This record gives sequence, C-alpha cells and structure tokens, in this order.
Amino acid sequence: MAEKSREKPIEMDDDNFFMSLAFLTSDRSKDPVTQVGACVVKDGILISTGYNGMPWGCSDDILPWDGTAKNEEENKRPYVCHAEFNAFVNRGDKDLSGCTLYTGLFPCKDCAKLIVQTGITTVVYMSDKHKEKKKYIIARDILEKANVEVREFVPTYSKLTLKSSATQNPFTASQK
Ligand SMILES: Nc1ccn([C@H]2C[C@H](O)[C@@H](COP(=O)(O)O)O2)c(=O)n1
Ligand SMILES: [Zn+2]
Repeated sequence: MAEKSREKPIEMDDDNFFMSLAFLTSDRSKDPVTQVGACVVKDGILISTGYNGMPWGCSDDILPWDGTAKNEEENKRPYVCHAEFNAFVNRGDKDLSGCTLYTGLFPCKDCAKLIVQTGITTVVYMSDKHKEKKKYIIARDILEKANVEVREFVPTYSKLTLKSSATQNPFTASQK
C-alpha cells in the first residue's frame, strides 16, 4: 500500500505557539464584540489560560454585551472578568514570578497592576486597539514604571488551520 504523503511538521517558536493558544482560548468567550484570550507561560511551559467572561455563576444573558445600555450598571463591561485576570485566577497556587503573559489585547490598568503584583516580567500582546483610552495609557505607564518588558507580537504565519482529526497532526501553518 502506498504511504500517504504528509506535510512536513512545522517547528513553531514560543511566540507563535502561545499567541495561537491565546487566540484559541479566546474562542470560548461569549462576548460577541471582543473575544480575548490570554495564557501565562514559564520557560516555554504553559501555566494557565483565561478568556473574558462573566464571573462564575453569573449568567451570560442577563446584561447586554454591546455597551448600548445608558447606565453603566446595565452594561456588561464593568462586570466582565478580563482574560488576563481569569488566567491569573486559573493558575491555582502556581507562582507567576518570571512568567510571560501572552494576550490578544493590551492589558487594562487593573490587569496591569495584577501583572506587576504577580511578578510577571514580560507581556506579549497582539492588538492595542484601545491605546488612546485612559485606562490603557495608565496601564502602559504602570508596566513601564515597574520595568515589565512589553512587546507587540507580529505573527510569522499567515494562516493557522486547526483540523478536527485526532489521527493526524491537527495543525497546518503557512509561513509568510
Ligand atoms: N485586555 C483586555 C481588554 C478587554 N477585555 C475584555 C473586556 C470585554 O469583555 C471585552 C471588550 O472590552 P472593550 O474592548 O469593550 O473595552 O474584552 C479583556 O479581556 N482583556
Ligand atoms: Zn483587564
């Protein structure tokens, strides 16, 4: 029987791998506007993941996600646990000092404070779409003042496909 030809497995570096994992994690978020995923990594080993969502036990359907409600308390935004926050909570009792945080969206000021207090030393982000907003300007300042290394992730793959077959390498990636 002729052997099936297989694509050569790709060797994915940490940044591409863990940012892809952050994006895969973000898929679990119920926020129809912005799905954010984050993961915490130490020495190339995954410690924890998180995505944005309502606090445990609070229904996803009681408040509007789109920010259209007049009163702040009727909007989802102040209630949502951010992806980074959830990644910290989900770590259990693991020590985060010296870890790298991968996040799809630049952290807000509250998550920036947690980044510093947990001892995370590097933040890798993909989008900084809120950079003009006060809480993100403050976040950048907090991280800078606390000497946390912050860098933007620039993907080196143009496409990453996840196939649902357990018997094959489920990833195919196209190099740029
Ligand atoms: N670094 C971030 C920023 C935002 N989020 C969450 C919070 C909301 O569910 C959603 C969108 O926020 P917005 O863009 O409307 O300010 O993303 C997060 O998890 N991590
Ligand atoms: Zn946040």
